Amino acid sequence: MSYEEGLSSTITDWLFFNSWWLLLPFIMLLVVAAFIVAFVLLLYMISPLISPKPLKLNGAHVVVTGGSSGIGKSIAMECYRQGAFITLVARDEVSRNKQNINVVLCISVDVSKDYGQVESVIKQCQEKLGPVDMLVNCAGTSFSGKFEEVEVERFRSLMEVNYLGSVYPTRAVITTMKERRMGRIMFVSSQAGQIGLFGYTAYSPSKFALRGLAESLQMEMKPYNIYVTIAYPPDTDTPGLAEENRTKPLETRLISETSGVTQPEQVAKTVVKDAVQGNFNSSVGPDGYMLSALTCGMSPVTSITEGLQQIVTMGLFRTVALFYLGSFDSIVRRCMIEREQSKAADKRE
Ligand SMILES: NC(=O)C1=CN([C@@H]2O[C@H](COP(=O)(O)OP(=O)(O)OC[C@H]3O[C@@H](n4cnc5c(N)ncnc54)[C@H](OP(=O)(O)O)[C@@H]3O)[C@@H](O)[C@H]2O)C=CC1
Ligand SMILES: CCCCCCCCCCCCCCCC(=O)[C@@H](N)CO
Repeated sequence: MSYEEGLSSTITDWLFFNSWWLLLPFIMLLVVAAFIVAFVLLLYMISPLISPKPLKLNGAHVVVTGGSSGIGKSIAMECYRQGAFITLVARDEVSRNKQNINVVLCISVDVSKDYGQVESVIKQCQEKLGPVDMLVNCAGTSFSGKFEEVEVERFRSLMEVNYLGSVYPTRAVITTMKERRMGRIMFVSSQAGQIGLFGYTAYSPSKFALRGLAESLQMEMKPYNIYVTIAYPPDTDTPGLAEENRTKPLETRLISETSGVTQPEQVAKTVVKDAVQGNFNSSVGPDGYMLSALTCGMSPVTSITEGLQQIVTMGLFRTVALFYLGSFDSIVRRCMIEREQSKAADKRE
């Protein structure tokens, strides 16, 4: 043994017999890291058990309420493109030529008034096209205005159309879906169903209500292999939005500009994909993504990735949100001051 060899083995012996504990923190760190890696791997291994099997749209029967205009129409077209048979539901008679979409069945009914009527039209369409594989609750309407300026009747009518108008069709299809142990239900809420904003005192609650319905229903329906999706679109370029803009207060307009206006085809693509995959949450755009992670609360999780992303990003997004909230408050205050100043100026004249 040379002198150098002898020296290095002496050092190793010394480390091993006397100071091996110096390595203890590193060993512990390694063990913890290994555990974390193993845990995440395990989660990914069991993820197929959590994620539902995708629905095949080809040949499926899809009912779209509010399918004659805007987002509903785009959803119907997207499902049709993927090979589904479509039943369109709206109040006004839907003229096939006007709707450049080859729907198989058009039904004219008010989804929010009489449950008996809704049940009977669903029965009719099931007799013609077979059991409903996917129901899209998109019939709805919006209204914006200052709380004290909104007619009292409006609070009731929005709740009726947006909330009950989603309960009734769902109630009418659910028994058959449970028997068949399959199905998809989509509710179209709104970003205004995740946050309450100036001008939406009548609209937001009707969209928040859908979340309570969706969460409760999902818990009941999961063992029956029925998956619920709740979609939260941003402002979308539709006849409905144009109508809403006629009464929109300046504050609401300025705040909503944060997440811009999306095209209905884009919204349709995203939400249909999520519903097919059985994702509970469906959001559109980067703001939509942040809002959903931030407001996930106790809503069901449909993939491990989604859960991990929520855990990691929540604190960060809350920080971002505080800045948004601050800017919204300052918009509201600025508008109030400007209004008062112009009122005072009018008086002086
Ligand atoms: N556009 C937007 O910015 C956003 C919209 N949303 C939501 O998406 C949904 C669709 O909005 P959008 O496309 O803009 O709306 P549109 O006004 O363009 O279309 C609404 C559709 O719903 C139908 N409808 C309305 N009331 C009833 C009823 N009582 N019974 C049956 N059908 C009804 C309408 O047909 P008919 O009048 O013939 O009954 C029409 O087909 C709404 O729930 C809305 O709240 C969510 C986020 C953003
Ligand atoms: C991390 C936090 C991010 C926060 C982002 C906040 C963005 C707020 C924008 C809200 C827009 C409201 C759209 C309502 C659309 C609607 O339902 C009506 N137009 C229906 O016609």
